[in-house]
Amino acid sequence: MDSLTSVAARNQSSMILYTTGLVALSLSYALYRLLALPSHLRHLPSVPIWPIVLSYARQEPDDVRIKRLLLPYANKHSEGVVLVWVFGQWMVHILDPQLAFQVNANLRDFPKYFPPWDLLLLRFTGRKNIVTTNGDEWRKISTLIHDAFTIPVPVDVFTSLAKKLFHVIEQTTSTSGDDHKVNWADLAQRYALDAIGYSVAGYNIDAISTESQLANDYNTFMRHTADPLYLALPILEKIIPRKHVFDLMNNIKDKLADMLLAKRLDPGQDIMSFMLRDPTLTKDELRDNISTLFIAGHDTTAGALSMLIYYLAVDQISQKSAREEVIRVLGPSADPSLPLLSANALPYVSACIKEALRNNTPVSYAVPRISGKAVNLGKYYIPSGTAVITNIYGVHHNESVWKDASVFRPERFLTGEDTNQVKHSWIPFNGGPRRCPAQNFAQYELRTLASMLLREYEWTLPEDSIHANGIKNAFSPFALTVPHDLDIIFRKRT
Ligand code: HEM
Repeated sequence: MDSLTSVAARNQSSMILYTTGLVALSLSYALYRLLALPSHLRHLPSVPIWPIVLSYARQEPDDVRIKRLLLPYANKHSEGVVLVWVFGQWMVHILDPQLAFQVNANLRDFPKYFPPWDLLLLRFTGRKNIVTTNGDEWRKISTLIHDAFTIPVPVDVFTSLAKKLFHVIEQTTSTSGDDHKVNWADLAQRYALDAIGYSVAGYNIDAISTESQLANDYNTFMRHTADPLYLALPILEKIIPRKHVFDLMNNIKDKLADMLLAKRLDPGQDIMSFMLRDPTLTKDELRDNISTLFIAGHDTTAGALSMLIYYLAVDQISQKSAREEVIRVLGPSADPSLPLLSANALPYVSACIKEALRNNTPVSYAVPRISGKAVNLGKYYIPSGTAVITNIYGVHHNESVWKDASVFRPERFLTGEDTNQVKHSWIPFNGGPRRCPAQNFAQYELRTLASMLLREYEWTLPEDSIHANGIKNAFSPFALTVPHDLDIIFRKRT
């Protein structure tokens, strides 16, 4: 009997050992599959994987990872293309402007490539929107949205929002004398959201002056879209659905649907009214594109506004030159008009904006493309089915194109010192047919607010700022390079 028990015990422990071994083997294989460089990509220069994995694990922002790991590797091996492990997948990153142009211009061989549709952000924007579609479906929407952005830029809206913003600055308790220390990153977010509300939907979100419910819901929802667990395992949205987050998302979508209905009854001079004129656009296309315009235009513009004001706070000489130009062109107090806010009318302010958009470009990477067939990219053979990314931050910091790439120097855009020799090297809005349709609109928005601020205030960075030794961007899983906790001290000009 005893010997029978001991045989059973022995069998049981070998079974446990066997199962454990099998699980360990399967896990190792899964890990190997996740991390191993696929054989068909081994000919491409690949950035060592472990520092990249650690960088993601430590939630390093894109700019730090690109400067610390990608650019030094690419420079050392003189490569304009490097293979990088990104969230479980190897992707070709392009750092050379000409090669980036080749990909961006060629929609047939490089259509857009998308991550799992379970991702919360993609559930919000739906599948019928300009960013995620390809082919004829994209062409129809893109033509319409590009046309919509030909309506005159609403400079009067930007101006009145700027005045609301001044009011908020002045309401902020003075730190000393006439100084007002403001959470500029937050205020820039609010400004950008109100500007989108008016220009896309003719709707007053009122995020600048109030604790708007819609703005709060939207910001809370956006935070949930970046939950690392659900980003790593999007399937969890199905297994453990986050009901409160879905309710939030549906509230926002209902609000957007209400805006659409209101615009149908009473059209205005906004993008939504423009799109509603097209009878071929389906309900889904309308809804998905309106949510997409909010997402695409909000954090990007807010990031650009944050950076512009930051660089001018740090570089007082540029701030002074920009102010002198604004006062000379716009006069001391009259509301600015569209012609006076053009890039030609304000060359120095425009150069500051271009330089801010280059140095801390709000979108660090373009949306990935996928090679539809095997192609040659410069000297590199790219097999069919390879994910390819234009690394916008990398192109903007490529020292073979930009001298002293990390230095903020607006003059480089005025003297043509190092930009007119390499075409397509300034790409904050990316290039080719899928470039940002709002690039003109966004730059007018930046010029309007910057000009109004320059006339009204002088500003500095607080001595104890976390950005005192260089900008600190927040980690973003959605390729955004946007600073956090950016306080600015504004002092009203006399
Ligand atoms: C400074 C502000 C902005 C920056 C830096 C910016 C940057 C970009 C970039 C880099 C792309 C290309 C992405 C890619 O190729 O994968 C893009 C596309 C796009 N942007 Fe912007 N953007 C800004 C403002 C806006 C605004 C205000 C809107 C709308 C209100 C907008 C709407 C779009 C749309 C709809 C696309 C998709 C185009 C397509 O796929 O065909 N953007 N943007």
